[in-house]
Amino acid sequence: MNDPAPSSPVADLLSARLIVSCQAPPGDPLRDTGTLVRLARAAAAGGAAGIRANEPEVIAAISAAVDLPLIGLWKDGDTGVYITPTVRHALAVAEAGAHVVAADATARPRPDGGTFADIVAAVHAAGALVMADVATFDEGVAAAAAGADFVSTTLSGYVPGSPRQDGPDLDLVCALSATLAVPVVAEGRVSTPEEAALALARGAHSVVVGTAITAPTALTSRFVTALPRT
Ligand SMILES: CC(=O)N[C@H](C=O)[C@@H](O)[C@H](O)[C@H](O)COP(=O)(O)O
Repeated sequence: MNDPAPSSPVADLLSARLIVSCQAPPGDPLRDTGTLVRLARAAAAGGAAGIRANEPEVIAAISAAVDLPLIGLWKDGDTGVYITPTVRHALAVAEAGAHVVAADATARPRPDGGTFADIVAAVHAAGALVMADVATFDEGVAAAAAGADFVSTTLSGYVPGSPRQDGPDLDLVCALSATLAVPVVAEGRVSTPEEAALALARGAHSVVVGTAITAPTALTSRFVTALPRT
């Protein structure tokens, strides 16, 4: 294992804690800035240590309303590299008030031909930290080498060649945590408190939960799908 990287105040605040992702997909009735701010306030009231949020307008509004570390991203599209794909997106997220900018750090080509390292350099120059959203072990190693401050398993199961498991990819969490000096975040399909605790036991620095807490449309659909049709 590598020596641990010097920890940041934000990393210390998130250590062994829950981050709640407050997002709503296009077309969802909850996709409204005021509603997402209320979801973030509810997460804070419930004891979340951090919030993850999408789009500069929403990030700015949550930043003004909730006094917790804020992980921001900017989804642009839904295919290829869509999570904070360029330096322009990353700087807008930082300027909106995110303490940590989450960006795709998979090995896929970016829409503007840039690199993840470009994003790291720009975000650090703007005074924020970077969370690398990866799908594989090799991408996590490369992202840490490129200067990421956190590596998150966000994209495991969502890119070609990365099979989607029913639950979180805890083997990836474990392998990255055992190898990287930077904090590793368990994210993606964490559905129960027990899975969140297990992710920490497998080495995660912190855990992000989205759908299971803040997505009633998707949760309702799961129940409906489980019922027999008459
Ligand atoms: C793959 C992708 O685009 N993930 C996004 C990243 O920000 C979000 O849509 C997820 O909700 C988030 O990662 C939390 O995951 P889950 O909702 O499974 O707890």
